[in-house]
Formats: sequence, structure tokens, C-alpha cells
Amino acid sequence: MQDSSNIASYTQNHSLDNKEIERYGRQLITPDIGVQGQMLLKAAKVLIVGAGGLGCPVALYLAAAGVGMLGIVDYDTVEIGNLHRQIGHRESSTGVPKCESLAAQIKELNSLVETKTFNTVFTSDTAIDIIKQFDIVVDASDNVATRYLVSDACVLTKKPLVSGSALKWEGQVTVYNYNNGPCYRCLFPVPPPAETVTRCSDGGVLGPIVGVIGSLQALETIKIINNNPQNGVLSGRLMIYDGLAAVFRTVRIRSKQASCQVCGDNPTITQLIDYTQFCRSNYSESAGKVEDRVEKEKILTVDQYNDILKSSTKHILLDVRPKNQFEICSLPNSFNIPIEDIDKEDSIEKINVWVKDDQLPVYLLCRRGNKSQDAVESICKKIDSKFHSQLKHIKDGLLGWAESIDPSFPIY
Ligand SMILES: Nc1ncnc2c1ncn2[C@@H]1O[C@H](COP(=O)(O)OP(=O)(O)OP(=O)(O)O)[C@@H](O)[C@H]1O
Ligand SMILES: [Zn+2]
Repeated sequence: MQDSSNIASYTQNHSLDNKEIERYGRQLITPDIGVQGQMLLKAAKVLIVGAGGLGCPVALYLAAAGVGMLGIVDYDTVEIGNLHRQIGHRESSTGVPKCESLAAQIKELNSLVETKTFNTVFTSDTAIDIIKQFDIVVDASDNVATRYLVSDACVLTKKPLVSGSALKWEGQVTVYNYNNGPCYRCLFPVPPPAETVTRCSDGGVLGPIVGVIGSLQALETIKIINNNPQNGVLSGRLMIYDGLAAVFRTVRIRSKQASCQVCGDNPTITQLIDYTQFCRSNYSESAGKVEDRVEKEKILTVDQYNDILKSSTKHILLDVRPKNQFEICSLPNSFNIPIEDIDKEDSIEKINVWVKDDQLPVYLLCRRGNKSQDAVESICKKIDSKFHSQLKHIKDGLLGWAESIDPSFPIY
């Protein structure tokens, strides 16, 4: 039997200690990782923006792999409705800041990893100072304003950015600002109109989808850290995963644009701007109130609608959410015509019966009061103008109803 001084000497001339060899053994023997790759991981500092559906798998896999320092930015707290996909949190962490909750799980998984938490909104004021402390940034956020902010900040600080997104059954991943590749702005010089952006809170998302995309983001990060020229880092290419069809596709995307406002030849953006103004949306997927787009006369508040209900005034309540959302919960006596079907012939026929034959007001309802405005506009194009005044949309929708009138309404 050997004494412990002999055992210690096995590794004294090597860079990894016994415990690290034991922990990372399967990873160490993987081609192209080795001691050198493990040392690079140990020395790496990675910032993850968002500790939600994508951020959780990214953080857990990078921690498990032995990335030396993980930074986590998130302003939100854990809710029960997060747990179906945000698997770095626990029921017992409900109400706890997400970055603290995730850092605690990282510690339990691999106590060798250091964490730095930023329980704050990542904004133009904070981004550069935070990013400067790291080598690579992972965008695991869920809104357009943050995507532009993170991308611009990475260009200005010269950091590679591993970007992911997921919605419903699909997800995408790519790497920006790496080895002369494009940045987010090269691809999308102008943001999409705020009202056209589908959110996870409207469209839904499955846990395994964010799990796949987050895992791919972690893998691209490991490849960037590994810095092997043979590695096919996903720069200038976009990997798209369609989970429903079980298909992965990788497509070429625009290369770096000489005309890009931030990474091009003559950049006009040399410091961070106001991204909420630029995108006309918040640094949050769901917090923003929907702007009024229809005339005042066509708007009904949830309080006004509640008064109508109390006074038993006859009316039609028309919910324009998708059928599957209507089936989860709805207000009593409401009809459902999904927005996609609203200007179809039989829908308009039905609405005409309500406004013309029955002479009833029709109140349009959706989750947040966005699609119900579209519905009013679409219907007005199809019915006689003398009935237009009978149409109103309910501002703030069912979220407003749950907030101001009936907190027991099970809105998701
Ligand atoms: N600018 C930002 N600063 C800090 N954290 C951000 C910023 N933008 C997004 N995030 C965080 O990114 C995470 C994205 O996670 P995810 O998409 O799973 O959704 P979520 O906001 O928890 O969703 P929901 O509330 O709809 O269930 C959230 O935890 C959110 O707080
Ligand atoms: Zn660019």
C-alpha cells in the first residue's frame, strides 16, 4: 500500500489536482479537451444575461463543465409558473431573486465554480461595467431591447456573444461578434414593430426546447473557450431546431456588414443608446403595458366592463385568444373567435347578426389588450360603418381583469 505522500506526487507536476481529475475525467478524455482545455475552462469567465428558461441549462452545464467564474444577471424572482422550464430553480426558491436561486444550485452542483450575481435590470447604464468583468457573454434573455443592448455592448467591449431564443416548439442559436463574424445589428438593423413580437407568455414554450437551445449555447461557449481553430463555432450560421418536426437545420446568415451602425466601417453607435426607446418596448417580456392604437371611443376599461356586468346590460363578449388558451380559462358567457379567424366570412356573418339584427354592443377581449385592438380594426374594415360604434376592445385584457377586478381569475 502506498502512503499519501506518494499519491500526492502523481499530480504535482500537472495543472489539475486529484479531485479535478476525478470530477472532470470523462470530459478530460474527450478529444480536443484534455488538460489544456480543462485549464482554459477553469480560467474562463462567462456572463449569462437572464436566469430563466435558457439561462438555467446554460449555467448548469457550464458550471458542471468547470467554467471558473459564472456571472448571472436577472432582475426577476422565481415564480411557480417558471418551474416547468427553468430547471435551475426549485419550489422552495419561490420569491427568491432568480440569480441567487441559480447561483445556489450552481454551488450545489460544483463548489469549485465561483459565481457573481447581479440582481438588477441589465441596462445601458450597467451593461458595460458588468460585461468588462467577463470574457464571453451568453444572451439568455427574452426581449428585443435586451438583445440589442447585449449585442451592442459586446461589440463595444469586444466580447463574443452566444445568443439563443425559443418559442413554442422551436428555438434558434448563433454566435455573434466572433472572429470577424456578424453582430445582431448586422442581421437586424431595425427592430421589429413591438406589437408584432410574439412572446413566450403569449405563444407558450416547452421546457425541453429551452433545454436543447440552452445546452447548445453552453456547448458553443465551451468551444469558444477551447479556442481550437478546428472547432466549427456557429458564427455566421444559425442553427434552428424544430422540436415538433424533430428537425435541426443550420443556415448561413448575413456576414458582418460594412454598413453596420455598431460593428461596421464607420460606426455611428459608439456608446450604448436607450434601447427601450429604440425598440419601443421594455427590458422585459411581459411587464410593458400595451399602447392604445384604436380611438378612445373604442376603448373600454376593465372597471367599465365590470360595471356593465353588474348592471346586466345585454352585450356580447368576444374573446379573440387562440382556442387552446380560451379552453384553459375564460370569462363567463364569452364567445371565442381566434384573431386569425376574425375576418373570415362566417365570423363576420356572426358579428353582423350581433350588431345589426340583435343591435348589441360587442366587446373584444384578449390576454393583454393587444390582439383585441387588432380585432376591432379588422372587423371595422368588414362591417358597415354605422355599426362601428358598437365595437369596443377591453383595455389590458384578462391580465387587467385579474389584476384589478378578480385576482382569482387563473391567468397564466
Ligand atoms: N434586461 C434584463 N436584465 C436582467 N434580466 C433580464 C433582462 N431581460 C430579460 N431578463 C431575464 O431573462 C429571463 C428570461 O427568461 P424566460 O424567457 O424563461 O422568461 P420569464 O421572464 O421568466 O418568463 P415569464 O415571466 O413569461 O414566465 C427572465 O428571468 C428575465 O427576468
Ligand atoms: Zn454589426
